[in-house]
Amino acid sequence: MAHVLGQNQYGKAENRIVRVYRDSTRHEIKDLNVSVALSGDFDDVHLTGSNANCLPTDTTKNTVYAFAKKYGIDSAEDFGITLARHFVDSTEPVRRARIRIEEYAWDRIRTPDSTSRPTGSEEAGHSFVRNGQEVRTTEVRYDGEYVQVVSGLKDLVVMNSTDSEFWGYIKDGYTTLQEAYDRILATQVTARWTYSYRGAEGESQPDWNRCYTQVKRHLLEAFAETYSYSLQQTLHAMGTRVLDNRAEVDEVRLELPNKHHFLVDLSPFGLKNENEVYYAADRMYGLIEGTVHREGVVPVIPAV
Ligand SMILES: O=c1[nH]c(=O)c2[nH]c(=O)[nH]c2[nH]1
Repeated sequence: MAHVLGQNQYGKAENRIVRVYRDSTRHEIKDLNVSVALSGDFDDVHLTGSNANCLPTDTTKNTVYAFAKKYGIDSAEDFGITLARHFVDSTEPVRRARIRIEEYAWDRIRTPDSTSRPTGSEEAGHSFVRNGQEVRTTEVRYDGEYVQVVSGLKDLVVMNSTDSEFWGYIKDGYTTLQEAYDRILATQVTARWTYSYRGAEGESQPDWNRCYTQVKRHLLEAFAETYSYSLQQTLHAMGTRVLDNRAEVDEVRLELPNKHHFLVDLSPFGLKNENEVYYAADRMYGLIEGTVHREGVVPVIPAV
């Protein structure tokens, strides 16, 4: 029986890169993890052993570092687009590029020591503390014609200590869950969203950094302001809030693990637990996933 070479792609994964801007005593830094995947005319590489069409993964790694110096990193999205276009437009057998980037945020350390900070500032010019709140993500795809950008965030942990209920669900012979009229709702948000931007000639790019900050803000505000009867309902409210406020976004995909908090039985100690003492379970967890998109838009973010 004949076998067929199916979808394939290759490139250097997880290029860790820190770019320092030293133009003044107030340094700026970008901290990225960049993964390159190329696909195209690579049948011979797999089938015949000829590497004539193979751009080495080592070269893709070098390109990432060289471009960080040459073009700088204004945003992960912008950097990803520049790289994707380069690989496809300048190397014949490469037909498509996918650039995945994770970005780690750093805050400035505030210090009373005036020697380490620019005049008139309370923040250190060159000292940073890693901001552990969330990881920013982006995935850029380019096929020689169109650019597609899916940006996002992960590991954003949030909690409402009230304004959450869960009751009225199906009860069968296996149901033991007690209905809850005042519970903790906590989750670790993974969000991805698409931009209508396609990279056409003359099309202006969204302000990637501002859009990121605003999407994060709307996700958080919707989580905080929604009186929730299920995490599913909260998911819908979060996605809707983003679409209502960011015209450049077409689709929002959310993965929300329900970080269960169970009331501890304090009655053996003669104490009444009035929704005050919980056991925070880290697993198992309910996993609530869903996409909210504009009417007429075909969603492209895969459920993984
Ligand atoms: O918000 C929730 N959605 C569910 O589908 C569910 N299922 C469950 O056991 N607890 C919860 N909570």
